Amino acid sequence: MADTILVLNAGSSSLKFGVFELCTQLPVLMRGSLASLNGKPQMSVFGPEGSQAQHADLADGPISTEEALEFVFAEVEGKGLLQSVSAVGHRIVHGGRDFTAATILDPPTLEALRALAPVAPLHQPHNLDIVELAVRFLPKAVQIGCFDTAFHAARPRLATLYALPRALTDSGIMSFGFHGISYGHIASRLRERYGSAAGGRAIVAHLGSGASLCAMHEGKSVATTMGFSPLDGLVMGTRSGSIDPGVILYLLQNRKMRAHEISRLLYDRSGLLGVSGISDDMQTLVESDDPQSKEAIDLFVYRAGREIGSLAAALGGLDTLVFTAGIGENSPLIRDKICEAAAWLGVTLDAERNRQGNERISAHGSVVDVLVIPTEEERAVAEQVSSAMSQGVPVRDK
Ligand SMILES: Nc1ncnc2c1ncn2[C@@H]1O[C@H](COP(=O)(O)OP(=O)(O)O)[C@@H](O)[C@H]1O
Ligand SMILES: CC(=O)OP(=O)(O)O
Ligand SMILES: [Mg+2]
Repeated sequence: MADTILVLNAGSSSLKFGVFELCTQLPVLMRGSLASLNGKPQMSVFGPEGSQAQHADLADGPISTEEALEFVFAEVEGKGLLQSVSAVGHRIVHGGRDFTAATILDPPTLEALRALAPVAPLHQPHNLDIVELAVRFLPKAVQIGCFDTAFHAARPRLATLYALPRALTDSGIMSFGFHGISYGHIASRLRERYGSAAGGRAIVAHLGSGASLCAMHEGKSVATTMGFSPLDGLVMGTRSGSIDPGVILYLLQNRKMRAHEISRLLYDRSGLLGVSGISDDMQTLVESDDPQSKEAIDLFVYRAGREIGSLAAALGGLDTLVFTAGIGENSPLIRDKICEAAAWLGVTLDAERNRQGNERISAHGSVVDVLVIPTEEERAVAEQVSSAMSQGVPVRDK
């Protein structure tokens, strides 16, 4: 059997996976996702492109990273593919300043990446636990990390700076940006469609459990809403997004909250969940007629609209707006509301195309092209792994 790449993509609420044949086109042999890992986990598994999905409820309550991964390995084994895996590609959320290309995850690299765990507590610890478990399951396969931060590493310096004393900046307190594997994939899709200009001045809205926007000029990141951590920017499922740092100081000093309590507040209890008081899940809120759910959706849209304005200013105008990830790909309502907030930039939707979720959803004559492009983070990781393997992956030698 031909060699394959197994890709593991742990988000804040999901574990997605794919098995790709290691050859030029990287055909997908199977893929799947475990969703709602912190609630009632369910699994969906697909065979090769175009085949029917199989769905299963996995448990009545949250499951651990190890249990989630055991379900994945059982599925891969069930399709007779486990023996063929020669490389495991991991989506690693934070690569810091040192890791800006696909890298072999040897013990010193893992140790360096562990040091970044406090900056991305919903992701980095799970990402790295998964690497260690994958080494145990597949000791002969090479483990390769691909980093969400890498796509943003070449942004103009001003887009990475906070107005803090220089010594802090020099020590790494700066904006990194995230969701870069997804943005890199969208940039290549835009390049295939529009050639080297890649959609000109584009804003990509990655709206999932974590949500961010990226301003791209000719396919390269110039600004993004997430910063030092994946807490910044838009309203998210359970994360607050941007907040006045004065609030944090006040909670620490006057409400006597401890650092770990504030961390839980901002990462786990805020965002759509905090405002609605009902759920972190956009689909649940869209289906609810509770006024607090409506306010949570309105705030999500309001902040996305404001940030689109800010990124359009960084780009000096806007040619293309792209929606992607769970909410961006599946919710005509949220796309419609965000486009309404961006109407002043020349965004006009075609209601019927938006309802059907066509790739181009802007009206004929809209100044800005509005597109829906599925993110395919697993394929993007497989592409990075395959190209790194053919070039001899860099192993960190520090
Ligand atoms: N049809 C839909 N309408 C509204 N929201 C949806 C729909 N389908 C999925 N979503 C939302 O997408 C989000 C999950 O996005 P996803 O990109 O899969 O998350 P993750 O960041 O965990 O990878 C959830 O808030 C979910 O409710
Ligand atoms: C970086 C991040 O927030 O990722 P996700 O949306 O998968 O949680
Ligand atoms: Mg995700």
